[in-house]
Amino acid sequence: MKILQANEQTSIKRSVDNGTEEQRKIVQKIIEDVRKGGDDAVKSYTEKFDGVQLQELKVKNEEIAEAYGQLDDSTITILQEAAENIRSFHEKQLRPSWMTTEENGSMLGQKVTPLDSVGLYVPGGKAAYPSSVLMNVIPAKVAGVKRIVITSPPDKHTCKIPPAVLVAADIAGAKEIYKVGGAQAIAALAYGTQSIAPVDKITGPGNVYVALAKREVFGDVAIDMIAGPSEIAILADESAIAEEVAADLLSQAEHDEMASSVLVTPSRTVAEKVAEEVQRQLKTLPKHEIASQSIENFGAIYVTETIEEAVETVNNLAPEHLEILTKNPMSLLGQIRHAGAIFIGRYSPEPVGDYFAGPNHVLPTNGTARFSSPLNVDDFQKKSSILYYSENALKDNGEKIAAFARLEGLEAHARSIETRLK
Ligand SMILES: NC(=O)c1ccc[n+]([C@@H]2O[C@H](COP(=O)([O-])OP(=O)(O)OC[C@H]3O[C@@H](n4cnc5c(N)ncnc54)[C@H](O)[C@@H]3O)[C@@H](O)[C@H]2O)c1
Ligand SMILES: N[C@H](CO)Cc1c[nH]c[nH+]1
Ligand SMILES: [Zn+2]
Repeated sequence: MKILQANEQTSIKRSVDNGTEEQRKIVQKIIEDVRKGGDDAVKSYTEKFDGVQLQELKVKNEEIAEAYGQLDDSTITILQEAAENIRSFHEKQLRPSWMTTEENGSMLGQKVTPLDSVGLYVPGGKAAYPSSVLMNVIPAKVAGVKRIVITSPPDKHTCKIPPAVLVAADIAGAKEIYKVGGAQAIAALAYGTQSIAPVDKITGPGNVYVALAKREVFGDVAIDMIAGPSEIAILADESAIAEEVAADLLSQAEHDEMASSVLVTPSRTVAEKVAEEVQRQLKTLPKHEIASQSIENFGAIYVTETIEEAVETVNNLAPEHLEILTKNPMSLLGQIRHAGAIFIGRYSPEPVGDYFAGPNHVLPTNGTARFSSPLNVDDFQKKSSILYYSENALKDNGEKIAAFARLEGLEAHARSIETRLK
């Protein structure tokens, strides 16, 4: 792993989210074909990219029942316990509608309404992600969304969605599932096909084709965010244990060749020990080709002069995940301004959040934690403002409103008020 001196330009930005010109063209063509050809186009792209010939896109109830039979009881229990933790965390995010009554009798408020329908993309190319099913479906359920649709690519050997994904969907409460992945899934969710009715919003992470397709359909439907390859930054001082730091860096590196794993530390000794440990542990990982590529291209150890400079470097990075492995990690929390999720102390390694603790693992990447939040219940609801003016309220304020309208040269606006003041 490269050991570098941190500076003000230190960042994780990769060009992945925009893709290449060629990838953009491929995605535009897929979307156009799905809009024109519906199910036939979706099936033909599934054959081309996933190597699976589908008769029907929708997963049958019997396939879900069969999936339960393919998992052992302890796995099902783990999925149920994780689901409970995620539900309980997201229920705390719920915000009620509200209304205030003013002295002049007017009433103002905000009505919270769940979206009618959402489509959740569950990645399935390199690995199946039952955890992402829970992380997408549960906040939508908690928000009150009635129609929750899942799309995920079929496995090329079984021609099915992996059993753990189907069971996680069932535990989380999603029944409408389609064996479709990539840009063709996003197009089907946005514009509909004979089998898949369109949805109002698409959420969920995916590879560059999924990300580009979400960008393309944005505007016709809402999207959550463009979640890119995983990232971890670790802020460590001399108290950190190199073996643990290296293990945590590699935990995200194994996701993707473009995943980014970064250590920021004022201790050169820790930097050198971690660099050695990463090389040692790398060789023992089953997905070591993916991990080595991501460590080589997007991994780095930044050495700073002080812990304060290390904190500032982390804020510049605005990482998806931040682990604080210092003597007194809680004391640094207040100084962290930009990070998708913050993991405090050596007993909270990042996978605690990926799978189990409750907070969402769909997080802003590529520096967007500067202005974006983790996927949450608000992503599945919308708000309407409520305005009720009594006769007295309009009489008291009507002249001011009409004057304001004329300030903008909008005479019809002013008259709409004044016609009620006579
Ligand atoms: N941020 C998060 O919360 C989070 C969570 C889980 C996964 N991820 C990320 O999601 C990504 C998952 O990617 P993946 O590839 O494993 O699964 P994926 O499901 O996103 O992509 C697979 C699909 O890509 C399409 N595809 C593949 N090659 C193509 C090509 N040449 N042209 C057009 N389409 C093509 C196929 O249709 C295939 O079904 C990883 O980058 C991972 O890090 C992020
Ligand atoms: N760390 C990923 C988000 O960057 C989420 C995930 C799913 N499974 C394991 N990890
Ligand atoms: Zn992960």
